[in-house]
Amino acid sequence: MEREMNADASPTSNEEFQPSDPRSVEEEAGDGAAEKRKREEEEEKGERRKALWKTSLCSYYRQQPAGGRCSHGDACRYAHGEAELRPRPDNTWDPTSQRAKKLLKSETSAAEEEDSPPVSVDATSLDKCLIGLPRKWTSDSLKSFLDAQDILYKTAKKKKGMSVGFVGFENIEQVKSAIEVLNENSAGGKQIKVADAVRRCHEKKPSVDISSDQSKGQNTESHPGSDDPTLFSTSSTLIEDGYAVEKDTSVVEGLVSKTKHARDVVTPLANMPYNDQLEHKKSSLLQILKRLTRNARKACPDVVPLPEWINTSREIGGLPCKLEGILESPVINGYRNKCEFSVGCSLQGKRTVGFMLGNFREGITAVEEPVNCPNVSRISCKYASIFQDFLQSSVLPVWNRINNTGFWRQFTVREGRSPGQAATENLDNQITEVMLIVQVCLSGVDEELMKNEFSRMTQVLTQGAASCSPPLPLTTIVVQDHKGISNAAPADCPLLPLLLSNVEKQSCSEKPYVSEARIHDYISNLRFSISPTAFFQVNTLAAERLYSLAGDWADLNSDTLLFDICCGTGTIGLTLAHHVGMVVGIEMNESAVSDAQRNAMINGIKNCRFVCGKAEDVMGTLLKQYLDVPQHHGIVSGFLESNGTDQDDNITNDNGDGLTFQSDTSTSADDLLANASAKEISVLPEERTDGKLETLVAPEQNFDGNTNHEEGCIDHGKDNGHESLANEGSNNDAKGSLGILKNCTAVCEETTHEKPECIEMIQNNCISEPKKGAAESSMFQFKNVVAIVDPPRVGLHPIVIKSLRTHPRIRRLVYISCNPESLVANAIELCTPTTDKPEKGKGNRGWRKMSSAGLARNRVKSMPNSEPFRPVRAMAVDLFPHTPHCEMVMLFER
Ligand SMILES: C[S@@+](CC[C@H](N)C(=O)[O-])C[C@H]1O[C@@H](n2cnc3c(N)ncnc32)[C@H](O)[C@@H]1O
Repeated sequence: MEREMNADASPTSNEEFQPSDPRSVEEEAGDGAAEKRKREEEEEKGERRKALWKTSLCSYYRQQPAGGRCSHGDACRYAHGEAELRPRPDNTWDPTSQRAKKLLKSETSAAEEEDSPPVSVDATSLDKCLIGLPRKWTSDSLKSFLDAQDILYKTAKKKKGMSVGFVGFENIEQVKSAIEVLNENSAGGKQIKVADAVRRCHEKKPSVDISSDQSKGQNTESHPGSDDPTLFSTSSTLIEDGYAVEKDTSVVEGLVSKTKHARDVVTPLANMPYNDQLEHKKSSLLQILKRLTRNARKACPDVVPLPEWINTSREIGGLPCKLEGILESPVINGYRNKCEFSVGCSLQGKRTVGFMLGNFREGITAVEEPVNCPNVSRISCKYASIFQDFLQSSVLPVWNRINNTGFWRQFTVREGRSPGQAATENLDNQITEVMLIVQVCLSGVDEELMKNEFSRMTQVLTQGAASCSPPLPLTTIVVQDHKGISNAAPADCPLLPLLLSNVEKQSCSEKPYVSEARIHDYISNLRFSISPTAFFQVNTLAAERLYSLAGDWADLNSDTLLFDICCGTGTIGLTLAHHVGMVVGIEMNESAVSDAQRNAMINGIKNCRFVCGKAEDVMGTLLKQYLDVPQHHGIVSGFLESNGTDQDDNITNDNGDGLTFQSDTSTSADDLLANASAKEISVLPEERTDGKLETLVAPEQNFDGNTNHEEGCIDHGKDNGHESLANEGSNNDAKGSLGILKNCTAVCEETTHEKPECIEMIQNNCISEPKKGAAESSMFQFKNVVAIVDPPRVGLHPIVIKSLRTHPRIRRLVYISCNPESLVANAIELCTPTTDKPEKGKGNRGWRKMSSAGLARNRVKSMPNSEPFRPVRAMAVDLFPHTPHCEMVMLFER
């Protein structure tokens, strides 16, 4: 009973919570006044508590609005009904109360009335736009709807996924009666709003067949026919789904908000002082974190006592653990090392490289230049402008998001820094490498035409970079061919590096020319090689803080086996490698895994192993391989250590059918790998379009055919038709190998600390079972097993959560998250107690309507009985100043 009553307690107030600030704690240490200050704070807290008395509805009342009182009775600080409810100190009401809801409703409709000018009914405005249509509707559904309402019209267009449709009428009478009918009708339960639409002024321009030579020399932006929805824009101001739609009479693609600029869309907090931004982020994180406590409490089976952390959460305002503040970014402006610019048309119809002014779902496709977006670096801005100039004269069309046609889609600028002092000022001066990725859709484009355009583009970009003062660095230009609807291309999209000519190289950079599609950056004094599609945190200096915090909390020592889950280019594992016995990194992006292996090598790190595969496919087997073995005394040394390879060693191929490259004293391993990489990249895009896995094998891996493969694994010996070099060298004569594998990645398991003898293969995303005997007897049991996970926005797959939760040897887990919602969902599954009678998984019927937390609660029911983790501490790290996002680190232990 007590538990039910506690559920959801204090859902809306966080004023009681005082996040501890590590700096102030330190300053106070040893201060005799600390006690006094504590007393004063307590009193202050008491005052604040009084001010909040009865300003929130009691959750018990909310669940049983017909009446009743919670067990606290009159002593309850929450209001038992609307009558008892008091306004808050800032004169607002509990947002869940009827009063607040009524107020909100009347304010919204007043705003709507004020903002919605009357729709014109005259012969010059026969084109209207209907707002608030079900997104799943197509043009046919819209037509059927209009027909069913007996509305006469000339054209009706609607794109699936958008809530806006465009209707053209023949005369004023048709418009009048349509408005009348529509004002009284709703579609899918929603009121439809009618607004004026304006035809694009350049609609008459003929589109050009881009697949033929006829188009040469013309500006060929593909303008759709007169009945295409992109020919319309709104000219009324309306509010739909809380989104303001602008009054605009110029040429517009879709709808744009009244005041929105790229700056407002991309950096919505830019007008706040930085300290306020941090406070803003902290308070929204506090609210989200409380969901963990509420949901774990709800999901805790009745037969199991509530964990201590839930019981004590009331003392910290309902939080699962303390949020120990937010670390600020060392750099606040121009911090992004990667900017993905959309290519499209501006409000005025000009080809533009920048940011979209809103969401495509809302019908907004207009692009604005990235000026005034404080997170974008000067170099990226310059490149965007050079590319935009080039597009003005390109004979190939820019991408049209409404009908998914066109050629030029996206322009990405990635920057790399030189080593040295990580100064937070004059960031530009530290940028010494730039990779430009031009995303296009090659479908149906004449090859000759395309080649010419690429060659012209390369020239414009290199000359533009060289003519800047100071000249902009330019390392590589890569073309990415992507046909999908959204610009988010899968990692295996074909890539085509464009080579820069010698003249251009010299004119734009004094640095020696590097013909490889990669750039470099430095974290914690380690050099990281980054390939085009590999993830790398966009704010390098803040990322350094993030990783070091995660490392501190992971409490590592030489007896630790560290799993770096979703390891990307190996940043976390490699920066922490010197603190641990061994790192096992897991990552699904092949290029990133190759980068990670290369990064281990160029930094001389020998105790890391990187596995390519989806964590959900490989985690269980890896845990088995590394942890489910009898205790054994010995040391599993890192694979590089075992064969003595390091960055100064010579590397040569030994099989004759692969690459041949041999170092001399002036060539570093990195240079050699750079050559290897050039070869690897040069097989693209043809060899990668088959969707098969193709990975650079760690140089120490021995693919001589004498490996202990499990059945079903492909033998990647010398005669497999692919490049393969073995690296079996001694300390002074190490041999390197670039093996391009098809369909599988190899993980080298050493059976002794002297020589690799056992190779476990992963094929089709599954690792073979470990060999009994050899692997077992050789495996060293690390005393501490820690996982650091750093998943993408969706969080960890439930299978990974289950593997981590049910493996008793993982005692500590550090979760790095860029999305607190998915962190909370994963944490519910990690931390909620289970029973010895888990329900059978019933699937997730109705999951579309469930929140991520609701889904997690559902999944906990079928979690095998296992010791739950408990949230111990949390801290935010601001990697994204001026935006609402930030990273969060949370420590779980058991
Ligand atoms: C947020 S990034 C973190 C990368 C790395 N830890 C870092 O800080 O640079 C997430 C990484 O997870 C990888 N990833 C996404 N889904 C995955 C999965 N199911 N299994 C393994 N890796 C995955 C992505 O390719 C990406 O490199």
